[in-house]
Amino acid sequence: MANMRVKMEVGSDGVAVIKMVNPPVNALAPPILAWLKEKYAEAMRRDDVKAIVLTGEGGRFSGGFDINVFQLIHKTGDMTALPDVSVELVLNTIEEGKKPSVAAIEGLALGGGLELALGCHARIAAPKTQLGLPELTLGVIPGFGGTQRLPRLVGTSKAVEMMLFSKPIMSEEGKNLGLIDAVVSSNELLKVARSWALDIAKRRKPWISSLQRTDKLGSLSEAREILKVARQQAKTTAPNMPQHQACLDAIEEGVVFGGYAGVLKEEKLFKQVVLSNTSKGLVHAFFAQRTASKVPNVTDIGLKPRPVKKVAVIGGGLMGSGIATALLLSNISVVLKEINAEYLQKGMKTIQANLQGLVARGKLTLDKAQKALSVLKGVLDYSEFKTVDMVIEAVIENISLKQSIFSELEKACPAHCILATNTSTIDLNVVGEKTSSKDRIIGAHFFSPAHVMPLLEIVRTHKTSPQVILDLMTVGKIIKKVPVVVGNCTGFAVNRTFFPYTQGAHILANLGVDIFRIDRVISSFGMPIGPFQLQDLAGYGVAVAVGKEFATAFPDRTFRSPLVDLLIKNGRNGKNNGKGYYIYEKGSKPKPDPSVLPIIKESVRLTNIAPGGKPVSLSDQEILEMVLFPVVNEACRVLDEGIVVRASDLDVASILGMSFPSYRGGIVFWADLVGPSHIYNSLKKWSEEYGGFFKPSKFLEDRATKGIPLSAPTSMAQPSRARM
Ligand SMILES: C[C@H](O)CC(=O)SCCNC(=O)CCNC(=O)[C@H](O)C(C)(C)COP(=O)(O)OP(=O)(O)OC[C@H]1O[C@@H](n2cnc3c(N)ncnc32)[C@H](O)[C@@H]1OP(=O)(O)O
Repeated sequence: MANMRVKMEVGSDGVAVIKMVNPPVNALAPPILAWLKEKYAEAMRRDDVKAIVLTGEGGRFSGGFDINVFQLIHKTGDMTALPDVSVELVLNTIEEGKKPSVAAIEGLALGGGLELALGCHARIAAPKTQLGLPELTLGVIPGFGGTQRLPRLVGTSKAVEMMLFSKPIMSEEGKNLGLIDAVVSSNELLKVARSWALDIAKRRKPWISSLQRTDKLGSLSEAREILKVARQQAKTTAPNMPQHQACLDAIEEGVVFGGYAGVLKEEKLFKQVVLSNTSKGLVHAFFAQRTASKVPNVTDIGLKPRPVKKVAVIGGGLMGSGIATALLLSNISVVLKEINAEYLQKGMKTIQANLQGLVARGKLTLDKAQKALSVLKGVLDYSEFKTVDMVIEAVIENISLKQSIFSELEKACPAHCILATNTSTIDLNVVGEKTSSKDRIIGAHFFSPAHVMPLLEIVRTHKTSPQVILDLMTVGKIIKKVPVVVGNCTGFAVNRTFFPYTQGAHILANLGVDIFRIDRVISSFGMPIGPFQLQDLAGYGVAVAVGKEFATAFPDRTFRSPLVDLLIKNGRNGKNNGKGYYIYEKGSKPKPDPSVLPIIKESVRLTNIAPGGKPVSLSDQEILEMVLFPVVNEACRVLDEGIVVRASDLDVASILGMSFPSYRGGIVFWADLVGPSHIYNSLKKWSEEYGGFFKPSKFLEDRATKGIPLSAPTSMAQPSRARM
């Protein structure tokens, strides 16, 4: 608030430059909007003002309406926090004002920021300025008239694409589309905008109100066809997100009944969707992701990240080559080490294939792929390691192998070098046991495929130095991952929290519930695929190995399903060999495989857990809850043990590491919406019926009985019980 203001300067040319100031992105907080109205009123009143230029300070026009206001509304339900901007400011004051306005846009104009500019009579932008209406990613729709003015400037089809996919464009494309009137250098931006505004005032350039235009909308039938197709697509791609249909409804209203009717409809729909759980989840996820980058005693103690220019990756398997690819894509030199020429060759080829895949999908230019490969070197010994800043070990999950590698690294690497492991389960203290470098040992847990999945789980022990944590966080950001710092325990935060996910599904299968139905229920909740298809994808070897780790660490709550062993015995290994729960054929979607049913029957017979030996009958809701509530239960233990700094970190990790639907806000946020006491009572009932796997944790019991949200911070007095 201290730096927040709106400035106005009137030049001798008669142009009032109104500048929004709210660093870092000039978010449109309610005071900014109120001051904008004041400045506009003054500019309209003053005789020495002939025209207005609207701009933002600090090289950024505006990142849109202040998202904190949505969070406030979500907490209080108080809609009066929403100022009247669409009609009062954008329409009546700017667009219908008696003096012309020109937007001078630099850096970015997103959401409400772009919508203010759309209300102006012309838009001048600096090169490479980002323009977009990403409101749908926050569970709302554009609310300052964007659903009406964007189609009128760029055409219905392009506007639908930009809003439904929240896809920003650059100013150069904006110019071609008619959204931007001129692209000029940053230095000239204000000068050109001023004279453009004066030209409009003197009628040397057209005085255009976007809302009055219809020329780009196409015929009614064309526009309706575009909207119909978009509706159908949104039904399949965003079935649980009401904002998509609402956005299309608002556009349609304007196309059929005119811009003003559209603005009013938009306002009405905006007020409905802003209160949806979808918006609550997405807004929470937005802030949670940014909060995760603030780690007490690491990012707030004045440390500066050290440069990491060269990284060695040990192991060229799936993970190692994925990690190497991610580093190379950000121009970090990589030394890939393998134990023999054959494996090295294979690793190098996988990296090449990863890069080629990105080129084929249009995500990388050939030039950049070649540049990336030019900073990759394959080696069979440690001689190159004396000049690396970081090592990421990504060999198989074998304790003694990892221990000997870390002892060797201590000798081969310089003293400043960060020693990271990509283990997904093994205790970091065990990995570093035989070294005297425990302060620079850290977990860099990537998720497969490492060059695609956005999460980087950074695992620290009590001994890991803050500098090393900060360095790895910085590398994570450079390679476009979202780093989340967690404590040391079996499975760390993500795999630990989600280990009951597959187990819950297996209990249901052994209770006689159709596995394909389980997968369908979980996918309609919003996970990309169900637990059985996920197991097929990962391969059964992973299920067996990970299952053993958890059975040893948490024997009281591990369900030992014989199903995977039976599948392996029957020659199945999931997608790897085309035979899993599903049939995998090239070019077609996986199909449920009926021949797996006798194997499941055998598992049901062996476990014999169905009460009275009869398959249980459950509703879809019960199936969902029996798979996800045990996950919430484990999340409670993770919170209780201080494995994550805060509950929202676990939300981010669940969204980015497990693809938990972002519109549900993450595992803990969702659990709080469902209600801790319902979760507790259900688990308690199931634990009596089906055993200890479902037994509610002490943390959950406490919170449920005292009516405290699971996300509320744990008492500061309670020390972290992470194996640090
Ligand atoms: C009625 C209207 O139609 C409704 C709207 O306008 S809804 C808002 C639409 N706008 C958006 O969705 C844009 C959201 N912001 C972003 O995508 C990105 O922040 C950005 C591209 C603008 C900048 O990205 P980047 O430079 O990486 O900085 P980033 O770390 O994300 O943000 C910097 C800070 O600005 C804050 N911020 C960014 N946009 C904000 C916004 N619209 N409101 C409030 N705070 C915002 C962030 O929370 C962060 O705060 P922090 O430093 O305290 O954590």
